[in-house]
Amino acid sequence: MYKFFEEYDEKVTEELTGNFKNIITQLGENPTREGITDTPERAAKAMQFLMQGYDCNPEEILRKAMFKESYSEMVVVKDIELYSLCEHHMLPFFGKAHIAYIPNGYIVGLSKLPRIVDVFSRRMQVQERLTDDILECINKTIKPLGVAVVIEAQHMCMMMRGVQKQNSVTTTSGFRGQFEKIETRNEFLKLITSDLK
Ligand SMILES: Nc1nc2c(ncn2[C@@H]2O[C@H](COP(=O)(O)OP(=O)(O)OP(=O)(O)O)[C@@H](O)[C@H]2O)c(=O)[nH]1
Ligand SMILES: [Zn+2]
Repeated sequence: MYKFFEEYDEKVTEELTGNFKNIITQLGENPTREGITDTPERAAKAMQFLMQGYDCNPEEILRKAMFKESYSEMVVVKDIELYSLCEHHMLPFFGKAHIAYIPNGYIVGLSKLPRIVDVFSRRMQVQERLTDDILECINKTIKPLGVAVVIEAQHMCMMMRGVQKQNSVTTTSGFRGQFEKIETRNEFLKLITSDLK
């Protein structure tokens, strides 16, 4: 599912390397300067890594690890770290995702939830769509009684440049099924804000 170092597409890497050489030159650096001669290729591979989410099928990831179970209480996986690229500036935004679902006959392998967070994060994104992508993927695939996703993130495009605000955190959320009821939603929000580690 994931690309590894040796699996980078040679042609894409070569073309991206050329593009990064041009970018470096246009920005006033000398791409042949000792110390950065390999940088265009490193950048080419880094960007392919950060954008590998287009080649993956997140629904398949969940489907492969669905297990029939009668457990029907809330399952919460919180503090899932994420790194994505904002589609406006291609600068990182990063933070945490919190996911909950209430099974409806099937549970899903726990690790698969962070895996789908990675798949959707490793694309050009806005935080709102990232939140919805994760929510809809879980809803469609395991058809739970309810699903909730909260993402808290900081955007480098608001920190390093532009408005230059270092401490603002953006929170987005989505709720389906039983999480549309205020008590269920509150139970989830209480669980993700608890200090239990
Ligand atoms: N809603 C939303 N906006 C985002 C996200 N990531 C970046 N942005 C915003 O996208 C907007 C793009 O606005 P523009 O005015 O076209 O771009 P800009 O001139 O670079 O804007 P500034 O960042 O304000 O300097 C900015 O307000 C960013 O803060 C995101 O995930 N969600
Ligand atoms: Zn941005």
